[in-house]
Amino acid sequence: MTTAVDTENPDAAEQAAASPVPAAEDWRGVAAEDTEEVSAKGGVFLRARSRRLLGALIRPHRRAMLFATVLIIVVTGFEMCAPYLVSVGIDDGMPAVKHGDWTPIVLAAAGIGGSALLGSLLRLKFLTLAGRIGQDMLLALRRRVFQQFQALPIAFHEKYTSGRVISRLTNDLDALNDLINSSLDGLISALLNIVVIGTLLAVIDPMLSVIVLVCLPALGGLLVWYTKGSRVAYRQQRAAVAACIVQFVETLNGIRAVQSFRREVRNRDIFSKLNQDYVDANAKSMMMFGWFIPGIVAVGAIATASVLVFGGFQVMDGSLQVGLLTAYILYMRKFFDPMQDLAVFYTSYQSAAAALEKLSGVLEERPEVPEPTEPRELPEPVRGQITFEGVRFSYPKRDKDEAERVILPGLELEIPAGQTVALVGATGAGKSTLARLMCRFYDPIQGAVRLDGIDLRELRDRDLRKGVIMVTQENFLFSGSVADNIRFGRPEATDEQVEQAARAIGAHEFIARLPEGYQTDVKKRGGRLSAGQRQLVAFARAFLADPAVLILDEATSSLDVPSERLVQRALRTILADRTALIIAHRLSTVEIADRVLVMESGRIVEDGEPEALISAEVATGDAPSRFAALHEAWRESLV
Ligand SMILES: Nc1ncnc2c1ncn2[C@@H]1O[C@H](COP(=O)(O)OP(=O)(O)OP(=O)(O)O)[C@@H](O)[C@H]1O
Repeated sequence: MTTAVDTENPDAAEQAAASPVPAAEDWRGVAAEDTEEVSAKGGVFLRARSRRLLGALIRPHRRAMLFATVLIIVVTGFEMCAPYLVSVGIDDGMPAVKHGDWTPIVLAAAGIGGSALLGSLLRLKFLTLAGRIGQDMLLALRRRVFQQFQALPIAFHEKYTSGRVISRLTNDLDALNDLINSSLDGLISALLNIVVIGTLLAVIDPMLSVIVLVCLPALGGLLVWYTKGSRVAYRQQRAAVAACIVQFVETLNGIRAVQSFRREVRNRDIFSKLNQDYVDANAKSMMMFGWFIPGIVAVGAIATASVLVFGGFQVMDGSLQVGLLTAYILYMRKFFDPMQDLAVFYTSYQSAAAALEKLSGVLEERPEVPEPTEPRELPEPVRGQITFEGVRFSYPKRDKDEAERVILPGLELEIPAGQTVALVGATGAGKSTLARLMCRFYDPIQGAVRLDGIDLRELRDRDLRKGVIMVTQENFLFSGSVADNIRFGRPEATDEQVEQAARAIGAHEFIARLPEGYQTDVKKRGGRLSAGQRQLVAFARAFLADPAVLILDEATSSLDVPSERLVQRALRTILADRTALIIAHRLSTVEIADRVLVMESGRIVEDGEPEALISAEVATGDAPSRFAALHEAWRESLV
């Protein structure tokens, strides 16, 4: 964890400077999200990263933004006319009326009305234009973030929880939306008002402006107090809301486990506590806002009262006209009011800056399994020969201090094209890890995994995904029809091809019995189907995709015995022309394998044909082979 540079403590600052500073490259990604505080140098990179993203979003709208800025300047100009015209009406118009001349007062009134009307029309134009630019930018950003999340590899999603993904796509995008929609025009008008009106006040009456000047330190003090305090309160708010979202999403993702183990009350208590933290953090920031706004109003009121008294004396001694004093007081209001807008903007800006930092982190996250810069073509047709060449592998560490745990110390394995291999071994032996490396969900830290002799790191992702497909025990189905779920990997497949695939693996009968056959909606996560039926659909999907290499990870574990037999039969057809790796605890699956590999602590300890291994005795004595022992245990469990 990096720590903030302590400017009040030179030793700490020196230590921080001496400690290894993360290279610019380290800040390209989501790592900083796990860092409670960020070093000065890290902060620079984060801001640069946010700026890059903002620049990329703004670029297509530069002209429109320039036009919008000109519009808001003109609008502010029109809105500033009114107090001056009031002074003209009072000082010039009223005396003229006494002499029967209505022209000056009518002109002043018309000017006030006309400038208000024009100002309003132009503001309407500005708001629609700014709204459109903002929404276009958000649309582009939302699209980029979604695409990036989809493209980031499994390794990223294993550590980046779905709660955080949802938070990026909702909370953070909303924060930017708020800034763009409500606060940006407030900021431009406020800054313009403060600068232009400050100058106007000094020009109208330099003496009275001394009073305004005296108030400025009080205003500045209030602003500093509020921005500092609200920054802390805001950070607490963000942390609290993130914890709420994570708890919410995890509870709902695991709703079955929650209800089965009667965790509702405990989870409700945890959620209530997190929710209370959020409410407290919110209350703190509301309290600060509650003091800040009346503070600004009070300073403004004191300044106005003082100007009224001193200005009154000037009016009486004839050095200031009543109309100008009125205009001065009206301008003063316009000078103090924007301070509140600035505070509102600052609050929105903090949310938006934090959001932008996180979103830019996601967008700059480099996949741990990057696309090759010079990809090699996979010769067609893909044969499906798999080679593990001295593969050493450990999972990426979740934090820097975690010790490295080697899962595969140095795997050598050759699976010839077309072979069906069963992988067995105790839980935690590394079977799924081997399968994940074959799909290139991860890269080895040493050695290489090859498909038809080509290192997977040199293959384009789409070529690899076409050649190697994994069916896991999750069998994820998406809401939509059975047919669409089967054609998931080959969207162009016809209805006939979908049905053929279903028939081949023996799923046609149950699908035909569904109320709307292949068009039946399987509902969320395939909830309308049984676990076994979901597996059959997943098999049909894999069969239709027709990969050269098929990996089945525990894929038949949730089938009952008759369904399993059905699938076993289908499997023989499916696996006939392709390379297959089957990870199975149920050794019935092994019967269809040409070869069995037994894994233990990341090593292959036995390798041979199933029958040969069952009947083999270890060379040194009369103990059965590990596979024979596993097979025996499995047979006994069946009895
Ligand atoms: N994403 C991960 N991050 C870190 N370690 C992991 C990860 N997945 C698995 N491991 C570790 O790697 C080792 C091998 O796990 P793997 O899932 O490959 O075993 P397996 O043989 O498939 O077990 P099972 O039969 O229970 O599925 C285990 O010790 C596990 O704790």
